[in-house]
Amino acid sequence: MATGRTHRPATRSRGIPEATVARLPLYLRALTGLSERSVPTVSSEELAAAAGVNSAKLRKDFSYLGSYGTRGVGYDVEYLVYQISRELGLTQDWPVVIVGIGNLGAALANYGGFASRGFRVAALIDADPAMAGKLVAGIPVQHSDELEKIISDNGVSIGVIATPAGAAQPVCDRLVAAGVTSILNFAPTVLTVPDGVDVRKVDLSIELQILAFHEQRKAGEEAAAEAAHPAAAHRGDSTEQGPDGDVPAVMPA
Ligand SMILES: NC(=O)c1ccc[n+]([C@@H]2O[C@H](COP(=O)([O-])OP(=O)(O)OC[C@H]3O[C@@H](n4cnc5c(N)ncnc54)[C@H](O)[C@@H]3O)[C@@H](O)[C@H]2O)c1
Repeated sequence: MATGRTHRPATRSRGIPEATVARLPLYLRALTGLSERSVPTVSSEELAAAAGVNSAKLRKDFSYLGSYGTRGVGYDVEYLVYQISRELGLTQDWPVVIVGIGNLGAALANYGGFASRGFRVAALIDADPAMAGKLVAGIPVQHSDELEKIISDNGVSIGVIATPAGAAQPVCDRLVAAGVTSILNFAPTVLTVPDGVDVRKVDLSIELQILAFHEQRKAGEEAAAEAAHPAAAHRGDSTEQGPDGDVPAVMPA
């Protein structure tokens, strides 16, 4: 799912552009699928198609990793999985706390995909005293009074906010003061954070609004084609092209 911007300069200290960093998880997801099917090597074209990225862009991205593949053979799938995982910091375990254990927080806690990618849900935190001690995904919910202690005890640097919008900034401030330096925000509000703290925002309603825009445009194009060539439009003879593989249908926020 697409997310909002990370509050970071355009390039990272090791010289990998932020846009490349944003594509690495797409490559990793495609490569993991190949690895699970025991595919040993993959060409840049095949991998680019599987990741939904232009192949020239993929080769450029991989050059930042020092990975150039072998002519006629392609890229070694397992090695590339390792290289990208290492670059993304996924070869180590990241304890994560989720704050706000309502519908969304509980769904996130139950999502098995975090642990398999190196993100261990270390604690669940909620402000509702009635929630304290309840087990969600086998983890006891702890009261938000304990937030600072939980962060410190678990060495947490990544926090997920799934509270109502009004609570998100105060929760964010407490997480940051306690030592959290990366935040994934699901609440529909813009968070203010100090330098050195990364925020990624996930908003499914924004994604749907962008799809609605494309739907509306497609409907407008069909209506225009119909008006210009009524018979051709009915036969499906339109020469209109689909979106180029290089242009994402859903643009990052
Ligand atoms: N990003 C998305 O795509 C997306 C999708 C669905 C929901 N949301 C947002 O996620 C948030 C949660 O949605 P939900 O449906 O789970 O709501 P919910 O009401 O079911 O759950 C919110 C939880 O946050 C807790 N909470 C409130 N204030 C808190 C605080 N200061 N500290 C800790 N916990 C606190 C509440 O006790 C409650 O358990 C909302 O902001 C909603 O708009 C975002």
